[in-house]
Amino acid sequence: MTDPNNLDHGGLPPSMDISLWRTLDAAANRASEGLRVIEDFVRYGQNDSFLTTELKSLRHQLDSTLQRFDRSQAIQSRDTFGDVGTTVQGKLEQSRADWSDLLTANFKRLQQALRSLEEHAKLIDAEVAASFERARYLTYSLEKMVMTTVAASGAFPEVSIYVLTDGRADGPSFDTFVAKLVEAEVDVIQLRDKNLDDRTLLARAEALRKRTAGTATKMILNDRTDLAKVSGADGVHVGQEELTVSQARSVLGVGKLVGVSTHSIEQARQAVRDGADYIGIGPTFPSGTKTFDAFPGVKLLREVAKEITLPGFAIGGIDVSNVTEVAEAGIRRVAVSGCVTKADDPGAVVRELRKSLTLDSPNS
Ligand SMILES: Cc1ncc(COP(=O)(O)OP(=O)(O)O)c(N)n1
Ligand SMILES: Cc1ncsc1CCOP(=O)(O)O
Ligand SMILES: [Mg+2]
Repeated sequence: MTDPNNLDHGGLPPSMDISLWRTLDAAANRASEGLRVIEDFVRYGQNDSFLTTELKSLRHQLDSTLQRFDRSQAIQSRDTFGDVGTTVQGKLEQSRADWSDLLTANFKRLQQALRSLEEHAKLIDAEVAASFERARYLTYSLEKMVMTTVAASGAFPEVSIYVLTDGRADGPSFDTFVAKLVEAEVDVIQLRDKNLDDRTLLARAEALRKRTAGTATKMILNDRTDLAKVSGADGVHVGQEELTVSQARSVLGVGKLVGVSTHSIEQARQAVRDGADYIGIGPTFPSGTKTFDAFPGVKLLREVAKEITLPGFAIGGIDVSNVTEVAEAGIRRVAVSGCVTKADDPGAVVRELRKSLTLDSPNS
Protein backbone atom coordinates (compact mmCIF):
# COMPACT_ATOMS: atom_id res chain seq x y z
CA MET A 1 0.00 0.00 0.00
CA THR A 2 1.83 3.10 -1.20
CA ASP A 3 -0.68 5.92 -0.87
CA PRO A 4 -2.82 5.53 2.26
CA ASN A 5 -5.42 7.89 0.81
CA ASN A 6 -5.73 5.93 -2.36
CA LEU A 7 -6.46 2.41 -1.23
CA ASP A 8 -7.15 -0.26 -3.76
CA HIS A 9 -10.83 -1.18 -3.32
CA GLY A 10 -10.37 -4.53 -5.01
CA GLY A 11 -12.37 -3.49 -8.07
CA LEU A 12 -15.62 -2.90 -6.17
CA PRO A 13 -18.54 -1.47 -8.13
CA PRO A 14 -19.26 2.22 -7.26
CA SER A 15 -22.52 1.41 -5.38
CA MET A 16 -20.60 -1.03 -3.17
CA ASP A 17 -17.94 1.60 -2.75
CA ILE A 18 -20.19 4.06 -0.96
CA SER A 19 -21.83 1.45 1.23
CA LEU A 20 -18.42 0.14 2.18
CA TRP A 21 -17.35 3.61 3.26
CA ARG A 22 -20.59 4.01 5.23
CA THR A 23 -19.94 0.73 7.01
CA LEU A 24 -16.33 1.59 7.79
CA ASP A 25 -17.32 5.04 9.01
CA ALA A 26 -20.04 3.68 11.29
CA ALA A 27 -17.81 0.91 12.67
CA ALA A 28 -14.92 3.33 13.28
CA ASN A 29 -17.24 5.65 15.21
CA ARG A 30 -18.66 2.78 17.24
CA ALA A 31 -15.17 1.53 18.12
CA SER A 32 -13.97 4.98 19.20
CA GLU A 33 -17.10 5.67 21.22
CA GLY A 34 -17.02 2.31 23.02
CA LEU A 35 -13.35 2.77 23.82
CA ARG A 36 -13.94 6.29 25.12
CA VAL A 37 -16.68 5.13 27.52
CA ILE A 38 -14.35 2.49 28.98
CA GLU A 39 -11.47 4.96 29.19
CA ASP A 40 -13.65 7.53 30.99
CA PHE A 41 -14.79 4.91 33.50
CA VAL A 42 -11.26 3.77 34.27
CA ARG A 43 -9.86 7.29 34.37
CA TYR A 44 -12.53 9.25 36.25
CA GLY A 45 -14.50 6.49 37.96
CA GLN A 46 -11.64 4.21 38.93
CA ASN A 47 -8.75 6.72 39.01
CA ASP A 48 -6.46 4.06 37.58
CA SER A 49 -3.64 5.67 35.66
CA PHE A 50 -2.06 2.38 34.55
CA LEU A 51 -5.26 1.06 32.95
CA THR A 52 -5.91 4.50 31.46
CA THR A 53 -2.47 4.39 29.83
CA GLU A 54 -3.07 0.86 28.48
CA LEU A 55 -6.43 1.94 26.99
CA LYS A 56 -4.87 5.10 25.58
CA SER A 57 -2.25 3.06 23.74
CA LEU A 58 -5.03 1.00 22.11
CA ARG A 59 -6.77 4.25 21.10
CA HIS A 60 -3.54 5.51 19.50
CA GLN A 61 -3.07 2.23 17.62
CA LEU A 62 -6.66 2.41 16.39
CA ASP A 63 -6.33 6.07 15.38
CA SER A 64 -3.19 5.42 13.39
CA THR A 65 -4.87 2.50 11.55
CA LEU A 66 -7.96 4.60 10.85
CA GLN A 67 -5.78 7.38 9.50
CA ARG A 68 -4.80 5.06 6.70
CA PHE A 69 -8.31 5.49 5.32
CA ASP A 70 -9.33 8.72 3.70
CA ARG A 71 -11.82 9.75 6.39
CA SER A 72 -13.24 12.54 4.21
CA GLN A 73 -14.71 9.88 1.88
CA ALA A 74 -16.13 8.12 4.89
CA ILE A 75 -17.70 11.30 6.25
CA GLN A 76 -19.15 12.21 2.84
CA SER A 77 -20.77 8.80 2.68
CA ARG A 78 -22.44 9.34 6.07
CA ASP A 79 -26.23 9.18 6.01
CA THR A 80 -27.50 9.26 9.57
CA PHE A 81 -31.10 9.99 8.60
CA GLY A 82 -31.08 7.23 6.01
CA ASP A 83 -29.57 4.74 8.49
CA VAL A 84 -32.30 2.25 9.35
CA GLY A 85 -30.35 1.27 12.49
CA THR A 86 -30.79 4.61 14.30
CA THR A 87 -34.49 3.98 14.92
CA VAL A 88 -34.12 0.28 15.72
CA GLN A 89 -32.87 0.56 19.29
CA GLY A 90 -33.65 -2.04 21.90
CA LYS A 91 -34.89 -0.99 25.35
CA LEU A 92 -31.86 -2.75 26.81
CA GLU A 93 -29.47 -0.28 25.15
CA GLN A 94 -30.91 2.55 27.23
CA SER A 95 -30.28 1.02 30.64
CA ARG A 96 -27.30 -0.58 32.38
CA ALA A 97 -27.77 -2.59 35.58
CA ASP A 98 -24.36 -1.68 37.06
CA TRP A 99 -20.76 -0.80 36.15
CA SER A 100 -20.00 -4.36 35.11
CA ASP A 101 -22.93 -4.34 32.71
CA LEU A 102 -21.87 -0.95 31.37
CA LEU A 103 -18.26 -2.06 30.84
CA THR A 104 -19.28 -5.38 29.27
CA ALA A 105 -21.67 -3.65 26.87
CA ASN A 106 -18.99 -1.20 25.78
CA PHE A 107 -16.27 -3.83 25.38
CA LYS A 108 -18.72 -5.83 23.24
CA ARG A 109 -19.53 -2.74 21.18
CA LEU A 110 -15.82 -2.11 20.70
CA GLN A 111 -15.04 -5.73 19.77
CA GLN A 112 -17.96 -6.00 17.36
CA ALA A 113 -16.99 -2.73 15.70
CA LEU A 114 -13.38 -3.90 15.34
CA ARG A 115 -14.55 -7.19 13.84
CA SER A 116 -16.69 -5.27 11.34
CA LEU A 117 -13.75 -2.98 10.50
CA GLU A 118 -11.50 -6.01 10.07
CA GLU A 119 -13.89 -7.93 7.82
CA HIS A 120 -14.75 -4.94 5.62
CA ALA A 121 -11.14 -3.79 5.47
CA LYS A 122 -10.30 -7.20 3.97
CA LEU A 123 -12.05 -5.96 0.81
CA ILE A 124 -9.59 -3.09 0.63
CA ASP A 125 -6.29 -3.92 2.27
CA ALA A 126 -5.12 -7.07 4.07
CA GLU A 127 -2.53 -5.21 6.12
CA VAL A 128 -5.10 -2.79 7.51
CA ALA A 129 -7.46 -5.69 8.24
CA ALA A 130 -4.69 -7.43 10.19
CA SER A 131 -4.12 -4.29 12.22
CA PHE A 132 -7.82 -4.20 13.22
CA GLU A 133 -7.53 -7.86 14.16
CA ARG A 134 -4.56 -7.10 16.43
CA ALA A 135 -6.53 -4.27 18.04
CA ARG A 136 -9.45 -6.65 18.66
CA TYR A 137 -7.19 -9.19 20.38
CA LEU A 138 -5.79 -6.41 22.53
CA THR A 139 -9.31 -5.57 23.68
CA TYR A 140 -9.77 -9.10 25.02
CA SER A 141 -6.75 -8.67 27.31
CA LEU A 142 -7.85 -5.17 28.27
CA GLU A 143 -11.30 -6.45 29.13
CA LYS A 144 -9.78 -9.06 31.44
CA MET A 145 -7.56 -6.45 33.12
CA VAL A 146 -10.31 -3.87 33.60
CA MET A 147 -13.01 -6.28 34.76
CA THR A 148 -10.65 -8.08 37.17
CA THR A 149 -9.31 -4.84 38.63
CA VAL A 150 -12.72 -3.34 39.22
CA ALA A 151 -14.20 -6.55 40.67
CA ALA A 152 -11.16 -7.12 42.90
CA SER A 153 -11.32 -3.56 44.23
CA GLY A 154 -14.72 -4.48 45.60
CA ALA A 155 -13.55 -7.83 46.99
CA PHE A 156 -11.08 -6.35 49.50
CA PRO A 157 -12.06 -3.44 51.79
CA GLU A 158 -10.07 -0.23 51.33
CA VAL A 159 -8.43 -0.88 54.68
CA SER A 160 -7.54 -4.57 54.86
CA ILE A 161 -5.56 -6.75 57.22
CA TYR A 162 -4.10 -9.94 55.75
CA VAL A 163 -2.37 -12.35 58.15
CA LEU A 164 0.08 -15.07 57.12
CA THR A 165 0.33 -17.93 59.57
CA ASP A 166 2.20 -21.19 59.71
CA GLY A 167 0.58 -24.39 60.97
CA ARG A 168 1.51 -23.58 64.61
CA ALA A 169 2.68 -26.25 67.06
CA ASP A 170 -0.24 -28.61 66.50
CA GLY A 171 -3.80 -28.82 65.20
CA PRO A 172 -5.60 -27.55 68.32
CA SER A 173 -3.31 -24.50 68.77
CA PHE A 174 -3.69 -23.68 65.06
CA ASP A 175 -7.47 -23.86 65.41
CA THR A 176 -7.50 -21.64 68.51
CA PHE A 177 -5.22 -19.11 66.83
CA VAL A 178 -7.22 -18.81 63.60
CA ALA A 179 -10.46 -18.56 65.60
CA LYS A 180 -8.98 -15.44 67.28
CA LEU A 181 -8.12 -13.97 63.88
CA VAL A 182 -11.62 -14.58 62.56
CA GLU A 183 -13.06 -13.01 65.70
CA ALA A 184 -10.84 -9.97 65.12
CA GLU A 185 -12.36 -9.75 61.61
CA VAL A 186 -9.07 -10.20 59.80
CA ASP A 187 -9.85 -9.84 56.08
CA VAL A 188 -7.59 -12.62 54.79
CA ILE A 189 -5.73 -15.50 56.44
CA GLN A 190 -2.98 -17.15 54.42
CA LEU A 191 -1.72 -20.58 55.43
CA ARG A 192 2.01 -20.48 54.71
CA ASP A 193 4.04 -23.37 56.04
CA LYS A 194 7.06 -24.63 54.15
CA ASN A 195 7.84 -27.47 56.59
CA LEU A 196 4.69 -29.50 57.14
CA ASP A 197 4.12 -32.68 55.16
CA ASP A 198 1.28 -32.55 52.64
CA ARG A 199 -1.28 -34.40 54.73
CA THR A 200 -0.69 -32.29 57.84
CA LEU A 201 -0.77 -29.12 55.74
CA LEU A 202 -4.05 -30.23 54.19
CA ALA A 203 -5.48 -30.97 57.67
CA ARG A 204 -4.58 -27.38 58.72
CA ALA A 205 -6.13 -26.03 55.52
CA GLU A 206 -9.33 -27.94 56.22
CA ALA A 207 -9.43 -26.60 59.79
CA LEU A 208 -8.95 -23.08 58.44
CA ARG A 209 -11.75 -23.66 55.94
CA LYS A 210 -14.09 -24.68 58.75
CA ARG A 211 -13.21 -21.60 60.83
CA THR A 212 -13.58 -19.13 57.95
CA ALA A 213 -16.61 -20.63 56.18
CA GLY A 214 -19.59 -18.32 56.42
CA THR A 215 -17.46 -15.42 57.75
CA ALA A 216 -16.07 -12.35 55.99
CA THR A 217 -12.52 -13.72 56.40
CA LYS A 218 -11.05 -15.13 53.20
CA MET A 219 -8.76 -18.14 53.19
CA ILE A 220 -5.71 -18.32 50.96
CA LEU A 221 -3.07 -21.02 50.61
CA ASN A 222 0.51 -20.04 49.94
CA ASP A 223 2.25 -21.72 46.96
CA ARG A 224 0.05 -24.83 46.94
CA THR A 225 -2.61 -24.46 44.28
CA ASP A 226 -3.31 -28.19 44.52
CA LEU A 227 -4.11 -28.03 48.24
CA ALA A 228 -6.08 -24.81 47.76
CA LYS A 229 -8.27 -26.73 45.34
CA VAL A 230 -8.65 -29.80 47.56
CA SER A 231 -9.44 -27.79 50.70
CA GLY A 232 -11.91 -25.47 48.95
CA ALA A 233 -9.83 -22.37 49.80
CA ASP A 234 -10.89 -18.98 48.47
CA GLY A 235 -7.65 -18.76 46.56
CA VAL A 236 -3.92 -19.16 46.29
CA HIS A 237 -0.90 -16.88 46.54
CA VAL A 238 1.90 -17.44 44.04
CA GLY A 239 5.41 -16.02 43.80
CA GLN A 240 7.34 -14.87 40.74
CA GLU A 241 8.92 -18.31 40.22
CA GLU A 242 5.80 -20.38 40.85
CA LEU A 243 2.71 -21.19 38.74
CA THR A 244 1.59 -18.23 36.67
CA VAL A 245 -1.69 -16.49 37.46
CA SER A 246 -3.44 -18.16 34.54
CA GLN A 247 -2.02 -21.61 35.39
CA ALA A 248 -3.20 -21.26 39.01
CA ARG A 249 -6.59 -20.04 37.81
CA SER A 250 -6.95 -22.96 35.44
CA VAL A 251 -6.37 -25.36 38.34
CA LEU A 252 -8.63 -23.53 40.81
CA GLY A 253 -11.46 -22.68 38.44
CA VAL A 254 -13.43 -19.47 38.10
CA GLY A 255 -14.50 -17.42 41.08
CA LYS A 256 -11.33 -18.10 43.08
CA LEU A 257 -8.70 -15.54 44.03
CA VAL A 258 -5.16 -15.60 42.68
CA GLY A 259 -2.65 -13.26 44.32
CA VAL A 260 0.90 -12.73 43.16
CA SER A 261 4.05 -11.32 44.82
CA THR A 262 5.60 -8.26 43.19
CA HIS A 263 8.97 -6.69 43.89
CA SER A 264 9.04 -3.92 41.27
CA ILE A 265 6.61 -1.61 39.50
CA GLU A 266 7.03 -3.60 36.28
CA GLN A 267 6.05 -6.82 38.08
CA ALA A 268 3.02 -5.02 39.54
CA ARG A 269 1.97 -3.85 36.05
CA GLN A 270 2.46 -7.37 34.70
CA ALA A 271 0.29 -8.79 37.49
CA VAL A 272 -2.52 -6.47 36.34
CA ARG A 273 -1.99 -7.60 32.72
CA ASP A 274 -2.04 -11.24 33.87
CA GLY A 275 -5.40 -10.75 35.57
CA ALA A 276 -4.28 -11.27 39.21
CA ASP A 277 -6.91 -10.49 41.85
CA TYR A 278 -4.44 -8.79 44.16
CA ILE A 279 -0.72 -8.25 44.60
CA GLY A 280 1.69 -8.52 47.50
CA ILE A 281 4.12 -5.58 47.35
CA GLY A 282 7.47 -5.88 49.02
CA PRO A 283 9.48 -6.65 50.96
CA THR A 284 8.93 -3.30 52.64
CA PHE A 285 11.04 -3.65 55.82
CA PRO A 286 13.41 -6.35 57.15
CA SER A 287 11.37 -9.33 58.23
CA GLY A 288 11.76 -11.84 61.05
CA THR A 289 9.79 -14.39 59.02
CA LYS A 290 11.83 -14.46 55.82
CA THR A 291 15.26 -13.13 54.89
CA PHE A 292 15.87 -10.89 51.89
CA ASP A 293 18.87 -9.37 50.12
CA ALA A 294 17.02 -6.40 48.67
CA PHE A 295 14.19 -4.13 49.82
CA PRO A 296 12.15 -2.15 47.34
CA GLY A 297 10.68 -0.59 50.52
CA VAL A 298 8.20 2.26 50.74
CA LYS A 299 9.43 3.67 47.41
CA LEU A 300 7.76 0.76 45.60
CA LEU A 301 4.59 1.22 47.69
CA ARG A 302 4.44 4.84 46.53
CA GLU A 303 4.97 3.87 42.90
CA VAL A 304 2.21 1.27 43.02
CA ALA A 305 -0.21 3.54 44.91
CA LYS A 306 0.28 6.22 42.28
CA GLU A 307 -0.78 4.17 39.27
CA ILE A 308 -2.43 0.87 40.17
CA THR A 309 -5.86 0.34 41.75
CA LEU A 310 -5.74 -3.48 41.76
CA PRO A 311 -5.72 -4.27 45.52
CA GLY A 312 -2.13 -4.27 46.73
CA PHE A 313 -0.97 -5.53 50.14
CA ALA A 314 2.27 -4.14 51.49
CA ILE A 315 4.30 -6.97 53.02
CA GLY A 316 7.54 -7.51 54.93
CA GLY A 317 8.37 -6.49 58.48
CA ILE A 318 5.23 -4.42 58.96
CA ASP A 319 4.05 -3.88 62.56
CA VAL A 320 2.28 -1.26 64.66
CA SER A 321 5.48 0.80 64.88
CA ASN A 322 5.90 1.33 61.13
CA VAL A 323 2.45 0.79 59.60
CA THR A 324 1.90 4.57 59.41
CA GLU A 325 4.80 4.77 56.92
CA VAL A 326 2.85 2.33 54.75
CA ALA A 327 -0.32 4.41 54.99
CA GLU A 328 1.66 7.55 54.20
CA ALA A 329 2.94 5.88 51.04
CA GLY A 330 -0.70 5.53 49.95
CA ILE A 331 -1.22 1.83 50.74
CA ARG A 332 -3.93 0.88 53.24
CA ARG A 333 -3.84 -2.87 52.85
CA VAL A 334 -1.16 -4.79 54.74
CA ALA A 335 -0.04 -8.43 54.90
CA VAL A 336 1.65 -9.25 58.18
CA SER A 337 2.93 -12.31 59.94
CA GLY A 338 5.31 -11.99 62.88
CA CYS A 339 3.65 -9.04 64.59
CA VAL A 340 0.40 -11.01 64.86
CA THR A 341 1.55 -14.64 65.10
CA LYS A 342 3.99 -13.84 67.93
CA ALA A 343 1.64 -11.53 69.83
CA ASP A 344 0.11 -12.40 73.20
CA ASP A 345 -3.07 -10.74 72.03
CA PRO A 346 -3.31 -11.10 68.22
CA GLY A 347 -6.73 -9.44 68.12
CA ALA A 348 -5.35 -6.30 69.80
CA VAL A 349 -2.54 -6.04 67.21
CA VAL A 350 -5.04 -6.42 64.38
CA ARG A 351 -7.17 -3.63 65.85
CA GLU A 352 -4.11 -1.35 66.27
CA LEU A 353 -3.01 -1.93 62.67
CA ARG A 354 -6.51 -1.24 61.40
CA LYS A 355 -6.75 1.94 63.43
CA SER A 356 -3.46 3.30 62.06
CA LEU A 357 -4.48 2.49 58.49
CA THR A 358 -7.89 4.06 58.94
CA LEU A 359 -6.61 7.39 60.30
CA ASP A 360 -6.10 10.05 57.65
CA SER A 361 -2.44 10.08 56.74
CA PRO A 362 -0.81 13.45 55.89
CA ASN A 363 0.10 12.43 52.32
CA SER A 364 -3.10 10.69 51.38
C1 LIG B 1 0.36 -11.53 50.43
C2 LIG B 1 1.67 -12.14 50.14
N1 LIG B 1 2.59 -11.41 49.47
C3 LIG B 1 3.79 -11.95 49.20
C4 LIG B 1 4.08 -13.24 49.57
C5 LIG B 1 5.40 -13.86 49.23
O1 LIG B 1 5.22 -14.92 48.32
P1 LIG B 1 6.52 -15.58 47.60
O2 LIG B 1 7.26 -14.50 46.95
O3 LIG B 1 6.07 -16.71 46.78
O4 LIG B 1 7.34 -16.12 48.82
P2 LIG B 1 6.89 -17.24 49.86
O5 LIG B 1 5.83 -16.70 50.74
O6 LIG B 1 6.36 -18.42 49.10
O7 LIG B 1 8.12 -17.57 50.62
C6 LIG B 1 3.11 -13.96 50.25
N2 LIG B 1 3.31 -15.22 50.67
N3 LIG B 1 1.91 -13.40 50.52
C1 LIG C 1 6.44 -14.27 53.06
C2 LIG C 1 6.95 -12.92 52.95
N1 LIG C 1 7.23 -12.40 51.74
C3 LIG C 1 7.62 -11.16 51.80
S1 LIG C 1 7.76 -10.63 53.38
C4 LIG C 1 7.19 -12.08 53.99
C5 LIG C 1 7.04 -12.37 55.42
C6 LIG C 1 6.09 -11.45 56.11
O1 LIG C 1 6.14 -11.68 57.44
P1 LIG C 1 6.49 -10.52 58.48
O2 LIG C 1 5.30 -9.66 58.59
O3 LIG C 1 6.75 -11.28 59.76
O4 LIG C 1 7.71 -9.81 58.01
MG1 LIG D 1 5.69 -18.60 47.19
